[in-house]
This record gives sequence, C-alpha cells and structure tokens, in this order.
Amino acid sequence: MTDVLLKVRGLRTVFETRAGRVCAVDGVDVDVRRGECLGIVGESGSGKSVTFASVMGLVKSPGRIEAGSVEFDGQDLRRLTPREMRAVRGRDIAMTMQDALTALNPALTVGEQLGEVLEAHDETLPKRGPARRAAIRRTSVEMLGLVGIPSAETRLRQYPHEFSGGMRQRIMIAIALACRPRLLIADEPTTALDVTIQAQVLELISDIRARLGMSVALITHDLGVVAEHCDRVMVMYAGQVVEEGTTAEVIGAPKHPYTQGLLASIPRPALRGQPIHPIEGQVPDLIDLPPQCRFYSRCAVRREACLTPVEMRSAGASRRARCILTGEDDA
Ligand SMILES: Nc1ncnc2c1ncn2[C@@H]1O[C@H](COP(=O)(O)OP(=O)(O)OP(=O)(O)O)[C@@H](O)[C@H]1O
Repeated sequence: MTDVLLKVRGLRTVFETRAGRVCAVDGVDVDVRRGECLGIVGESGSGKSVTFASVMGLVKSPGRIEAGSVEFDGQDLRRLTPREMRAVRGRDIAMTMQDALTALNPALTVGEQLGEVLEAHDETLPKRGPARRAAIRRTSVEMLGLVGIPSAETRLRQYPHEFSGGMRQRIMIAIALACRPRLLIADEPTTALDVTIQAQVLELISDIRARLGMSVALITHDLGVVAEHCDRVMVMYAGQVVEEGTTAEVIGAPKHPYTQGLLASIPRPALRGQPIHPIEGQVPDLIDLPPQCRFYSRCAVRREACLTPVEMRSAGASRRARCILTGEDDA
C-alpha cells in the first residue's frame, strides 16, 4: 500500500470565457499522503480552489478538465460515472466550502442536513424502520459533539440562520465529516471568521484529523496557518505549483522568490486572515500567458534565462521549486 492517498498528475483545468480561454490550473501535480495535512497556499486567483474542485469532479461549465489524472487510493476518479463520483464525495472525500452560509441549505434544519448525508453514505446504518432513524439521530448528535456544539439534541432542530458564523463553519465540518471521509478538503475555513474563532476551527480540524486518522488538504492564503497546522506545503502561483516540501523546509528556507515574498509578509497574529498583498505587481492574466516564468514581472532576481519556460526542479528528496536558481547542489 502506497502512503499516497490522493495523487494528481498533470492536471489542466480551463474556462472558456468570452474574453478567451482561462487556464486556471496548468499542469498541477498534488500528493496528499495518508494521515497528513497538506497546506495549499497562494494569492487569490492562483488556482487553489479550482484544483480541488477538479479533484472532486465539481468544475462547472464553462470550466472543464482538459488533461491529467486524479487517483484516489489507486482508483482513477476521472473514469468514474457522475453517480459513482457522487458516492465518492461524502463517503471518501469531503470538502468544506469558503462560505458556510451558502454551502448549507437554509430551508432544512441541521438535523435534516446531517441525516441526508448519513442516509446517502452511511452503510453501517440499520436497513430501515425506527432503528435506522434512531441510529441517524445518535450519529448526528455525536457529530455535533465532535465539532464542539453543545445541546446537540436542540441544535439539530434549528436552521442554519439560527447559528453564528463560527457555529455554521462547525456544522459544515460536521456534515463533511459525517461519513468519516478519508480526505477532507478544507477550503479557506477561516476567512469570514474572527481571529479567535479561526484558531478554534483550525484546532478542531487538526484534532479530528488526529482522532480519525484522516488526511486534510487545507487551502489558505496564510503561511502562518500553514506553519501551525500542516506537515507539508505546496505553493501555487498563476495556476502552477511553484514550490513544495515539508513545512519546516519551505518556511525555514524558501527556494522560490514568490514564497520568499509571501513569508516576508506573514501578517502579525492580530492580522491573520486578512488578504495578503505581499509583493509588488499582480498575478498575470491567465489568458494568453507568455511562455516565460510566470513570476517574471514581479521577481527581484529575474534574469534572461527566466524568459523561457521554467520547469520544477528538485532541491532535495521531497523538495521542489520552479525557479532556475534552485541549484542542483541543493539536491
Ligand atoms: N467560473 C469561472 N469562469 C472563468 N474563470 C474562472 C472561473 N472560476 C475560476 N476561474 C479562474 O480561475 C482562477 C483561479 O481561481 P481559484 O478560485 O482556483 O483561485 P484561488 O487560488 O482558490 O483563489 P481564492 O483564494 O480567491 O479562492 C481565477 O483567477 C479565474 O481566472
């Protein structure tokens, strides 16, 4: 058994828009290992969410996956039918969205929403009758307890709008975890929350990961969050991975000038969760990108050789960066 649970290779996802063809994800490789927390970091628009929406089979028109493979525990997800893919979502891989309020159904109580997920995916439930209903109720109460929501019996009868922002995030996590997925994709679980609640939600995810032994892919803008919660990190820029390695390696000695810029701008704790604008200039327009290093226009150490396409280079056993200054002597 390999220790890689999710293995993505050469993923390319494009959006056909009136302005042209937007290549949001361009040749991305991802490995999420069993039991680890992988951080995915990068500025807004770098392709983090689209990468994982592609993994989940949730890219909507005008977007489509143009190339690449997505393997989960050895199974090629791109070959599954929509019905088979629906079974994978929830049972094996769950995703929490950036905005809990829009992810939850306002017309159903929390108990009904948890129940729906359990009905669809929990194969351990009794087949029918009162025993089935009682088991669903028991598991729902247990899930709310797991995410730290007190008075679960009462809370199950309430609607999403009756909860605070932080509580809604917890409910979304409870629903995502209801069927004990092996991989949780947590997309910016914290941006809309105040600092204390952010920390609590991230602690909660780390704690549940340790208890359930699941893997987590944590999508964030914030390298401070990565430093605290992730084993490894992957840095994205303009639709590509530009650096990856263990958190200690990447944060301790970043190779790519973009990662260096991100680190230099780590917000002070009080400012966590704020958008970062660390480096002069902007992410390039993803339509008609020139065939050069995508960071060229913002890079303080650019040189002529960077005007040709730059591939990922190895900088150690598990360490890679997309910069010509990543020397072989690192390996
Ligand atoms: N529906 C769409 N139509 C056209 N382009 C899209 C669409 N959705 C995403 N994109 C393109 O994909 C790019 C990457 O988006 P993505 O949401 O993955 O970025 P991100 O790194 O997750 O940013 P954020 O942190 O703001 O969520 C966007 O800049 C945009 O150009």
